[in-house]
Amino acid sequence: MSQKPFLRVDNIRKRFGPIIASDGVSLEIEEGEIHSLLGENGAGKSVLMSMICGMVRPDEGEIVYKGQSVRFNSPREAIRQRIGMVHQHFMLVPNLTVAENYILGQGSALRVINDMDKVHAKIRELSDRYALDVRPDALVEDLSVGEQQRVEILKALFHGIDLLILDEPTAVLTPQETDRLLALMGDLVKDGKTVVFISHKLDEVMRVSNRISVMRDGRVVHTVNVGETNARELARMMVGRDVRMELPRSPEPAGRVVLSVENLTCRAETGLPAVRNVSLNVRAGEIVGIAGVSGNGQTELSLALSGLLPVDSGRVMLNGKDITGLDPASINACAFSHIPEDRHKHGVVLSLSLSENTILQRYDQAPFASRGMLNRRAISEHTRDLIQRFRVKSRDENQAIGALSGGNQQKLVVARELARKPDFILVNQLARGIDIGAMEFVMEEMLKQRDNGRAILLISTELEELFAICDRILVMFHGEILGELPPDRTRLDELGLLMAGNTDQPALAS
Ligand SMILES: Nc1ncnc2c1ncn2[C@@H]1O[C@H](COP(=O)(O)OP(=O)(O)OP(=O)(O)O)[C@@H](O)[C@H]1O
Repeated sequence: MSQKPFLRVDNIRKRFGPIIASDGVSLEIEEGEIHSLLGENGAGKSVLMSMICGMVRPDEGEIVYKGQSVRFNSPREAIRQRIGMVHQHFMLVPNLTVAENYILGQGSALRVINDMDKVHAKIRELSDRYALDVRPDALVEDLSVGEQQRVEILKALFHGIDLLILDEPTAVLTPQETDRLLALMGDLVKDGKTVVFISHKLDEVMRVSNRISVMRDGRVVHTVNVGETNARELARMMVGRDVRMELPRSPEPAGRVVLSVENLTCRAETGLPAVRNVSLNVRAGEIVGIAGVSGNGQTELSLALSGLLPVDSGRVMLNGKDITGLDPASINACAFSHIPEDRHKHGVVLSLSLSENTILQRYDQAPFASRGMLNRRAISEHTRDLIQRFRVKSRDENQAIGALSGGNQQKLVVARELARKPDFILVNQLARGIDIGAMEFVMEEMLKQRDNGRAILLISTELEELFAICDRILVMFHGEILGELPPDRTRLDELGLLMAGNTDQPALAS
């Protein structure tokens, strides 16, 4: 390591009340490297990076950047020093265009770039140079998640950065978009930039990094060169034990049909056809997976099933009852649990406490309420139990859920939905943001639910997740179910071909 690293974080401490997010963390980043940061949920990765980019102020310690001790009071100050960060949850204003988002709040910059044509031209130039496909006049709210992320990255490039921090950027991307992002990171480095990459996906980290640091409990505990480690060792460094990727399953046959979808058709919010004539059954005691490149109707299918999107035609039956077109609360009341794709939009209320979030759908039911009054003790006890069982890293049950790390929010949503003892569980992206140790636990919990006779529909872009726990995998393409594959007799490449619309498959179940 050279005497003067590009960025050195020295013994930083940061507390949030009783929670120690950074416990004397030290880290060195070299110029022109891709440095990945791994660690369990709540290990302190996002907080550390937020301190480097001026979002959060450290209590103690020093950040030395390009040989100078720095202390940024805002992200804008960090950007002025050419440090940019793309957060887990994007910071774009949805009802503005891409270009408007870029100049927002840039009072002085506006004077320099007072001509919108120049802004547009600069965006187009950067978009072409890095193959980002970003249109300056596109309205942010019309863009897919993958597109919005490219808009965020281009925003950092627009303002001119030498250091780009990407906080779990691939969690929301399709495999194709992920490949594209990893290639982009390589191009940025070729242009002399430095990248810090946070991810829970060890294969990506192994593919793209020069060096990898592992955080535990608010400290960096290891930094290794990529050539000197492997995924298994990294997993052990993170979690402190071996992680089993194979989960044992009981061979119990599936029971009665719990969810039956008949010829369901619906449109996306844009009005374009999204789900076309989809029929499927999910039986008690089975996990049915839906694989597909995202954007093939899976989002709309899950929203339509849960009452969040109108149905154009077809029927959804749950336990023999027609629930088509019911509102989400009525569907929830039919022993229907939903772990949504977008937890901030449909899963939690960020400003409410863990306790309040735990009883969102059951605040008027026993034992959480009686005679119109909340039973706070029962609510607290239930929440504490979920926190403990699912190892949700938090101060206590009264803390706002928005203060939890992303993976810990997801764990609470999963815990809440499973605790409702549903007959049917709809899951869209189970492990989003969850670390690999916790993922193993969550998948085991899903299998327990299956063995207890619950019917589970698991929509996922993570093929390994589908192969690990599904009894059958359906493939969705252009809004239709293209076929069904038995996971134990299907190879990953066969599934990949079907996901690309190729129906000429020997493994296809008839
Ligand atoms: N604003 C805040 N108020 C209170 N606690 C916070 C706040 N921000 C972060 N924390 C706490 O700091 C700890 C570290 O959080 P951080 O988001 O850095 O974790 P992480 O390693 O990025 O986890 P994940 O992989 O789940 O995203 C967590 O316990 C979190 O609850």
